[in-house]
Amino acid sequence: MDYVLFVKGSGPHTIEYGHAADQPVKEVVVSRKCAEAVLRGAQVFVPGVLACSAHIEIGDTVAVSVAVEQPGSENKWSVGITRGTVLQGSPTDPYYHERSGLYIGQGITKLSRTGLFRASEGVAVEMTNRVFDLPSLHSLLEGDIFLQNLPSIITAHALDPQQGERILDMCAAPGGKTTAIAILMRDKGEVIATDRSHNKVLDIKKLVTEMDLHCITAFKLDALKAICKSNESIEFPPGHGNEETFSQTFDHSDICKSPDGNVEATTISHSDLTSEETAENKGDNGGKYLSKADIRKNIRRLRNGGGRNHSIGGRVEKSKGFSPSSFDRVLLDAPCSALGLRPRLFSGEESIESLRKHGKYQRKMFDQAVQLVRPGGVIVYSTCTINPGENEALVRYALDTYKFLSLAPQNPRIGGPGLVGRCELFDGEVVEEWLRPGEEELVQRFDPSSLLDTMGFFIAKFSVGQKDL
Ligand SMILES: C[S@@+](CC[C@H](N)C(=O)[O-])C[C@H]1O[C@@H](n2cnc3c(N)ncnc32)[C@H](O)[C@@H]1O
Repeated sequence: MDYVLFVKGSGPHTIEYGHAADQPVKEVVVSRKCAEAVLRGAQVFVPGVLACSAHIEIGDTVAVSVAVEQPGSENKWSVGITRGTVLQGSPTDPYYHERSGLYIGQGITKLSRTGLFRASEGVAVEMTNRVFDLPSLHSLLEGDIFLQNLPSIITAHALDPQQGERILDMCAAPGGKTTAIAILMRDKGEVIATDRSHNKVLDIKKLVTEMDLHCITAFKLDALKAICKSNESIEFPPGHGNEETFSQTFDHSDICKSPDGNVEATTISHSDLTSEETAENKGDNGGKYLSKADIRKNIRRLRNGGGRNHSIGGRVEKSKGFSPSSFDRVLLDAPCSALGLRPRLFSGEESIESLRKHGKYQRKMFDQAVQLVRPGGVIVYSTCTINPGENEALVRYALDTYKFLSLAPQNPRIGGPGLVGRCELFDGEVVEEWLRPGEEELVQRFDPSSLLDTMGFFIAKFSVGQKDL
């Protein structure tokens, strides 16, 4: 099996914006969430409609646009329209609202303007044309194909995993890059996929099963505590990975085990119980013995409700971390401000302070990656943000802190150069340093406004020298 690769607008987060050619005059503006669904093949449903032109009748051909956040008062961003706003009256009309959404397609209205804002559900606009028709593949061919953004595929290739190697994917869920890595290794070797979230580890496991890959093991692990502190070893169950073929590469003795056994359903312990929860667990159960697992299950139900947690179910192995220098290659696809995801680009949810916090968090994770990779190994660092504080500034930190690291060329290289220079405030204070001349061509910065037309993304690849330098 191989990937079906959608270069444009692929993945659950991205949509392609269209241009204003041949748009009908009457317009319906929808929320971002609604627009994403529409571009995946859905109709416009009533709750997704934010605004529309005056005098819309049933059967009108309308342009459908997505509301775009604009800078508003007090440095806040907002879509600037409230549900029910009238668009495109005459410019002298006090309610005249300049078209400010991005065109995503057109369709036929199924309700009049009054109906659109009075009804609570139903189809508002039946789409006849979308600027980008992404085939609706959800629930179709499940397990046979997996959509990936182009930069994500490039990241897996940049890591250049080799058959028989031992790879760590530190922030792996839902497993897109993990599985791409395993496929590049022809499922031979060992890929360890970790994520902090129990449910997300289940997502990885589900994907791995669907893709019938055998060299991947998924663990719940906080990437900030990824170094093993004890010498306890774990026995792997038979059939795990490809030990038979590649046992000469590494044994598994460097994986630490939870003190109470190797299977953890959640991180919640008895001491986490509120008095209410404790009462429920001690309560009338018809004399039935409640095992620790039952208690945990109850707590989960109380905390999360009968949602996703329950529909998926399953056991997640919790790792205590790994020995230093125990991986050939480490991928750190770091949690980030996600300012490269369209249409989130300018969602206004981030502040200067929160962007700085992301940078600090990523540096701490990178410190762990440096310890885990062996001398002569490779680290790939990637984010889906365009914020240089989380990209070029991380590279600067890495190269200045760890003299044994050097930037390595990436193949393929289709992204643009990184940013050289520094971020300086008006008073001359240097906030962060970016790349130095000569380094920019060694990283890949995907600019969502460039002709390549991908999501915003950043990839840096480091070669690891002798650590005692
Ligand atoms: C950018 S996403 C990873 C996407 C994934 N690599 C893929 O290609 O499918 C970042 C992930 O980091 C995880 N994460 C955040 N903080 C973490 C931590 N301290 N330790 C481990 N994982 C963490 C999140 O749960 C999230 O799944």
